Amino acid sequence: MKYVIGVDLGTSAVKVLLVDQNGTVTAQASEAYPLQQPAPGYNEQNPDDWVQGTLTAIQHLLATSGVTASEIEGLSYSGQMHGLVLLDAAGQVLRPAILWNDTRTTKQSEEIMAKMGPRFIEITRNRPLEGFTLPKILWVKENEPEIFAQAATFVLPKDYVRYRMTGQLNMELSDAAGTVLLDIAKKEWSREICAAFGLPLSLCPPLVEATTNVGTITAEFAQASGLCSQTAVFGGGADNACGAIGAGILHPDQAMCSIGTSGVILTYEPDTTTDYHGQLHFFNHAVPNSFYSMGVTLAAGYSLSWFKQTFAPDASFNDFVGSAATSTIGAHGLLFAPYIVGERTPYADAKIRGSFIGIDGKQERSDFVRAVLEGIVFSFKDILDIYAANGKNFKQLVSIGGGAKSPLWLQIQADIFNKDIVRLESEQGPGLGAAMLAAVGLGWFDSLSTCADHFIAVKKVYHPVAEHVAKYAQLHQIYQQIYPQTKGITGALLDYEEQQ
Ligand SMILES: Nc1ncnc2c1ncn2[C@@H]1O[C@H](COP(=O)(O)OP(=O)(O)O)[C@@H](O)[C@H]1O
Ligand SMILES: O=C(CO)[C@@H](O)[C@H](O)COP(=O)(O)O
Repeated sequence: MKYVIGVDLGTSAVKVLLVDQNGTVTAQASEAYPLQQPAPGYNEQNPDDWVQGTLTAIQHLLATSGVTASEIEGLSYSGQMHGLVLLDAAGQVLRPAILWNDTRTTKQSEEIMAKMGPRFIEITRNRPLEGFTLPKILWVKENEPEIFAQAATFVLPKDYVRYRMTGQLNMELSDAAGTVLLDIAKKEWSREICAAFGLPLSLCPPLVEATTNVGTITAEFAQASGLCSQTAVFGGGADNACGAIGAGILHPDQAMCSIGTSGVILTYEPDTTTDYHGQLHFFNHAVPNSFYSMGVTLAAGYSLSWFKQTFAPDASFNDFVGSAATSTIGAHGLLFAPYIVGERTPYADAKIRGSFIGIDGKQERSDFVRAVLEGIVFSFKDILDIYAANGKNFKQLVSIGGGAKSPLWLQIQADIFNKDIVRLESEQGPGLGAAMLAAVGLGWFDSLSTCADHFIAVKKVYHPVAEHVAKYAQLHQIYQQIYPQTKGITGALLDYEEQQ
């Protein structure tokens, strides 16, 4: 049998999947790594932790699967997006990576908009939000000039891991779109944006497509991991592009709901004609010559993980999430807004913070868990409403990511969205998508669509329950009042905290 490996470099952990030619996930392993939050709004990781985590997970995968390394023909990646990894001329990392959920860059984001305005959106098809890479580069240039002076190039998280595994330094296109330095229609670095912000074009690495064979595993990494140095390595994709591929989102009428650390509602865009005017993100897909749009809830799975870590660190995840079933729709009068690290969609606001509204002496911890699960999905509903306003009413959504492990959460999605929710055999859409890129890159299939027909299997469909739908519609209207009514209060608290 022949195999491929999909490496999904997430924010909470790296997950590696061993997939055979029939699309069966034969083995999987994962390795967690820490997130550093040195100041409010700051989120950093050590790029070497990603490499060591990937190495350990692959060692474990090989040890437990019984598959010999020479049977593994190809490997590719899915990567958390936007994270800035600055490298010097010798390829050494200059500072911790500044991640997608780091919001220190409000000033730089505003400066980009003030300088380029609508022209910036025309080129990149996105507003310059804090999470994207360009504002992070400008932050380092302004605040750490001695580090910036040493920077020869920059890459994104999975591109850095690929560099360490192959010795080849590139940036893959679907991820490059998330830097907002790319002219997404022309698929090339924007000279105009680089010039506007005094960045040399040489800072931007060579671009490769998702299914491009960039090389093979170095002798050093092969020896350390147990992989074979002949295994072909392919470009890979942004985690949401890979998640879409792994969920089979390959046509405009299909949509995905992903609950990882972040949360995403996404659809396939065949071309650049639909203009969301920067309200949604719009990036190159890892499917050649196509695009996708999406809205992002910054703290989706992260809100739940934070809540569990803070109030029930010893409970098992399944028991903790399952306890919400003992609560009610609306959690006995409790609502949660998941803005705990700021928000992106529909409110591009780095300063908003989360809330529990309606705390009552009768409520129990299970009500709070329920409110967290529901609040995250209400935030997704806000994104679906933007799609609906643009004429896109999907019949169903495919749900992926760690959150898709919970049947209760999947039913809540069906009831709040009033749509069918599809659960796949594997919730690891991004890892499967990465494996599919390697399978297509190797020529096992002539297209990602053909590969999807072989690799993706539905486990169960969750249908909305009319009585629940009506209650959630009423609650969503109340939820929508939280942002405008708490913005001033949470902003003042953040200012207070920053003065301490
Ligand atoms: N058993 C579970 N039920 C529901 N949600 C879960 C469960 N286990 C983990 N999660 C959620 O999944 C999230 C991690 O999902 P994952 O797709 O692995 O994220 P990432 O790719 O960002 O590392 C966690 O933040 C957590 O909230
Ligand atoms: O910033 C974005 C998308 O724009 C995030 O979706 C990151 O790509 C992180 O993904 P996860 O770790 O949540 O999968």
